[in-house]
Amino acid sequence: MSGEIVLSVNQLGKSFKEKKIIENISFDVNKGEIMAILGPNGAGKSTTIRNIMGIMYPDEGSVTFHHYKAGTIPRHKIGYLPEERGLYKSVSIMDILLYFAELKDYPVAKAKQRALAYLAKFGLEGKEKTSIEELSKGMGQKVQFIAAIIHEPELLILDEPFSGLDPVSQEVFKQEIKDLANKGTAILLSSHQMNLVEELCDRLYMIHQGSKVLSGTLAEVKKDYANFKCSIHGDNETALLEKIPDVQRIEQNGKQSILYLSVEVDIPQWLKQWPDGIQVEELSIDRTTLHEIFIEIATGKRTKEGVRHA
Ligand SMILES: Nc1ncnc2c1ncn2[C@@H]1O[C@H](COP(=O)(O)OP(=O)(O)OP(=O)(O)O)[C@@H](O)[C@H]1O
Repeated sequence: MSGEIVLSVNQLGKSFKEKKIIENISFDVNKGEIMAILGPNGAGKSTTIRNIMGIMYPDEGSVTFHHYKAGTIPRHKIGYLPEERGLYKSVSIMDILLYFAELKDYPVAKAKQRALAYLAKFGLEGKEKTSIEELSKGMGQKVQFIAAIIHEPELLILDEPFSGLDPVSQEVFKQEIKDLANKGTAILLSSHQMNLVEELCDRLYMIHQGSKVLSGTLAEVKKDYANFKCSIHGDNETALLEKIPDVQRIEQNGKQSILYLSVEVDIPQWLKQWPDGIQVEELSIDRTTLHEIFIEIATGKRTKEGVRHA
């Protein structure tokens, strides 16, 4: 099912008042795949998406949907959840969903069936006649999500789909996004909540100040960057901890020590190689998260080759 390129973004660049906001942004989104654009507030995620959607015109680069180039892209094959939320306030949920379906030339009877099924799935059963203004923010976001997928798009673009949602609703959205990808939808989503997306995406493209800092499949990124992190609680001299093999960097704060390890460490073997005399009251070994990797890249502590000594 996956492997076929649906969306291709090539060397996109955009400036506002001569300030480069995004530069050299290039990635593909395949059928049945969840691709995440990650980065902190102001990194350029929404600008990238708006250039893809044709809401803004890029100064440089191009966007292709299958073999269609900008200006000829069949928009009804794309679903879009913009960052700016908002639906007509005094209209009923069903009317708004059918309106979106009609905009995309999708058959009304089929749209009605899909709308009812999705409302039930998102805990809004029986609310089809409720007007938008009566809904909570999260409920409104669910309706807007349904509006983005009502016409069964081939490509779904979600700008910060999880913002403003409670953890239960986030899980509902995550599951639905996974289900859509499993059925073959190509999905591009943006988020600054890296830990949330870490469990969801197949590939990621991390941007910082408008440029790529990291990209690849989640497995590739984890292999290249996600070193182990060993936290030890105990009274230990730095000099003794430095004798432990494969430690690239040590952070110490009182009795708490964090050892950053090389990528290819075999943990059971590594534990056997510890020198005598290390005090351990508590110990935990975890992989570093995407969020931690980002912080280390952004602050210059880490390169692809490994962690720089602090
Ligand atoms: N129309 C505009 N005119 C001038 N600057 C803009 C415009 N739109 C965005 N910017 C600037 O471009 C940068 C990137 O903004 P963008 O909204 O793409 O970031 P983002 O990664 O989506 O951030 P967030 O997570 O906060 O939504 C920001 O510094 C923003 O101030």
